[in-house]
Amino acid sequence: MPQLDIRNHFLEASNHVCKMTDELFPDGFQIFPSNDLRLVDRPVALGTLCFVGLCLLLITWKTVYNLYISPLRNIPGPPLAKITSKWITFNELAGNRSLVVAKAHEEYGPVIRLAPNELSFSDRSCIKELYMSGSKFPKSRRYVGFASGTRASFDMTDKDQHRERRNLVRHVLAQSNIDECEQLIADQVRKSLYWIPRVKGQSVEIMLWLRRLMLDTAGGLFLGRSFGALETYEPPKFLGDLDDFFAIAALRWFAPWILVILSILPFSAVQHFLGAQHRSYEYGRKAFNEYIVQNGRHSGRIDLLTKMVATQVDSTQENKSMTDAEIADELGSLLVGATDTTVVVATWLLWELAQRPEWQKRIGQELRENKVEFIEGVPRYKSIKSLPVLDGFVMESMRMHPAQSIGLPRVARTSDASIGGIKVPAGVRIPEFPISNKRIADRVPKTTVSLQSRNVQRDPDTYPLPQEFLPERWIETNGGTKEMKDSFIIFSKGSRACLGQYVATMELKFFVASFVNGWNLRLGKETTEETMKQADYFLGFPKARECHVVFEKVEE
Ligand code: HEM
Repeated sequence: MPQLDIRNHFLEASNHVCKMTDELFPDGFQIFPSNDLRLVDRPVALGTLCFVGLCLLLITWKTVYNLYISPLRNIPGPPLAKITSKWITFNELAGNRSLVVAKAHEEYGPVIRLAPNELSFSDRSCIKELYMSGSKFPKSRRYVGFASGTRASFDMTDKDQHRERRNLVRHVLAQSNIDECEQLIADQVRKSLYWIPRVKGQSVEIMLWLRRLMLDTAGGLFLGRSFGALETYEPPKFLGDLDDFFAIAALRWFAPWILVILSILPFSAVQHFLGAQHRSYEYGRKAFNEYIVQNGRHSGRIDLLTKMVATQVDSTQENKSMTDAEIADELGSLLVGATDTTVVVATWLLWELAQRPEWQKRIGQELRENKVEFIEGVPRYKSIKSLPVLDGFVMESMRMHPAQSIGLPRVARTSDASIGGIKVPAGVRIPEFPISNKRIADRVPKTTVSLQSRNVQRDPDTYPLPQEFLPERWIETNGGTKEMKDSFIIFSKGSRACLGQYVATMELKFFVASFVNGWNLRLGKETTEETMKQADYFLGFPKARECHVVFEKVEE
């Protein structure tokens, strides 16, 4: 058989195409203007054409697949979302995710397609299959973006590994332990009250103030010392690191290649940015090491770090405990997880409170009627924990403003998983072929599913007049009907539900009670509907990232 000279064959073919091009475009069709490049540019042009052709073919095939062949093809949703994930990515990067998804649910129904491989649900009946024990949907790999070579309960995606760790952390964050540490939280609230008489009558930005307060509270609880954030003029560096922490987590998910490029840039500011996650966890490591040096493994100190170390001492062969490194990772993660979540919820809460003088009066009256005693401005938690008016107000604010905005993503891992009768395939990416290698299979994007908390917590069947702020709905139903409680998912539900909800609720009730005891709140003129529009960056922040409030002394 004659040997085929591929190169000649290729050149011959390209000359043939060029001849055709010359005939078609007698006035010239030049990708490269120089005639000297002619011998080179023809193969290059042909290569480019082939490449573009292939891309078009692939895009066409993907579009046809996503629209007509995919197992998710019959799920309604915005037209663009069915063919590309860029639609939801764009909305998420623009900070619009929860609002856009909430609107799409109103238009297309309770199950919608947000991307070729992503579904969103808005019916409370799906909570069980999505999040409760026995769910077939583990956490999506998106959570790995929150770990920086660390493994903490929040970001673990493996079910068994998580169950073991959660049992240990849950024990540390048990209600009885938090009650024991109550004074650590009360002390920080007390410190924050110190400023109020000094700024009375002035418009003060409370979001940064709340960040300082929450950070100091988390520091006191988990590291055994506060950051001193409430006492210094400059906010601590940790808060800057926390902003970068979330930005890096987002980049890891949406565009990991940007992180690769950034990592080779020789600019100290860029390298500093990239080190934010590591630095955030470093606080946990440092605090743990110092603790062991100062106290050994037995200490009478009252904080959650001491409780964590105690789990090591109490452990038996069957009852495993965390290693030193695992405790340090957990501390770093708790510090991050406890700060901005509570700040966001507290900011919306104070914004709602500042607009409602009648509710400030009602809460104040309830405190007086129940003879709640204030010790240096802060009450004992047990005296306010179950007050219905205070509770109703806090619950209603959390219903209207669920902090999480990305819907707590989960993935389908088994082929028999379904939600609300809809089969959710485990991975529908093209090319569709059976993959036996586990490592490759893990990398094939799975179908992502999530529940839209904004819609669930504003479902008119469960919450009549859902867009109205009505704390009475909780008061009149004695803390909420079964349906209201079942669909209240700000802290999620089931085996991955928030382990810090008792701490968070204690903090929120502490400062509402402390603020209305002696102070009237109203909004500063800098804060408007526009500045308080929600912008979603993992958490649902007010758009301006600030909220101005004026404190005025209550007339005796
Ligand atoms: C109002 C403030 C808070 C809100 C709205 C909130 C919300 C949540 C939500 C929705 C989750 C589930 C995440 C998911 O499944 O994807 C979660 C998990 C978690 N939260 Fe919170 N949280 C708050 C405060 C706190 C605080 C103060 C702590 C610590 C004291 C904390 C510790 C945790 C931990 C450890 C997890 C991981 C649980 C697990 O995966 O097993 N949270 N939180």
